[in-house]
Amino acid sequence: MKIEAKSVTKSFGTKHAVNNLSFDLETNKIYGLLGRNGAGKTTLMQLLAGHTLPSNGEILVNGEQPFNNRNLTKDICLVNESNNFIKRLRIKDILKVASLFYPNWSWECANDLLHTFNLNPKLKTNALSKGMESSLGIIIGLASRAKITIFDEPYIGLDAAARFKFYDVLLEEYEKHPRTIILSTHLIDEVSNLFEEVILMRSGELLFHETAEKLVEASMIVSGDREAVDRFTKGKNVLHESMLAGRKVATMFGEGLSVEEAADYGLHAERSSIQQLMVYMTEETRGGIKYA
Ligand SMILES: Nc1ncnc2c1ncn2[C@@H]1O[C@H](COP(=O)(O)OP(=O)(O)OP(=O)(O)O)[C@@H](O)[C@H]1O
Repeated sequence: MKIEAKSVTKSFGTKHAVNNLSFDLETNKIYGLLGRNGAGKTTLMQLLAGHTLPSNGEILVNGEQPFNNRNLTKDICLVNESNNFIKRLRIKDILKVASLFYPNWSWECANDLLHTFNLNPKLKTNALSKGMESSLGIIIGLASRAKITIFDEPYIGLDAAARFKFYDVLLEEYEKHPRTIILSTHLIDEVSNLFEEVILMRSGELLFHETAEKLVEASMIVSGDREAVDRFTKGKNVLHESMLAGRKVATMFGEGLSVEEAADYGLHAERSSIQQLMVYMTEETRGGIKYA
């Protein structure tokens, strides 16, 4: 199911939570949706899932608007950070309701994951810890086998072991049953190897949409003698500079940054992580710089 965002704006009063966003998402890829707190990620995911209408512009899924469109929403599953499950229902009842909503629902997947996350289906939702609620949300998202599955920071309260279980089962499910997965997370280093493409937002705007590979290849961290670093970085797009143990460290982003060329200046050079890039690119002091 192809997703198109065409000049989409979502405003709350005078606040543009999402501001004039345009992009296309292809079918069956894993997208990382990144940005700092308040960047507009949740608002965008709610728009994509058809939970709200844009104030301007349009979201199209397979050429149709998802809002109030059951024909599409049966194939779009959004798992929120705060799941707000109906209280006093048992886990098995919540899963039953979800299974009725999503036509591709897999009970085999749901039951396997109950076991993986050690959840007793007889437990009532008001007895669940935050981590157990997150596990239940993850089970619904994966067992829905919805063609578009969106996870909005789905790991709140999950310990590291459970989060890594989630990443493993997500990848396993994706390989067995390819679908479009959009994952919003602040724990970028933990999951960035899953992303095929990255969408980075800042203050409601799209900073860039790029393959994870290209993004990393366009980055470079050089370190060494201060003067050599300054000579090498002159005229290049420097995102961040610091001094560490008497050596200068500079992070850059742009076309044609060559490790070999940096070595000719006597510098140590390596690619940056997506998390580091996200942090530097979304710094408020970077004004209106666009990387797209
Ligand atoms: N219902 C609402 N009413 C008013 N303002 C809202 C509403 N929903 C979101 N906003 C504002 O829109 C902006 C974007 O919020 P959003 O929740 O989409 O960001 P986010 O990137 O998901 O943030 P976080 O990473 O902290 O979850 C924020 O400034 C937020 O205060």
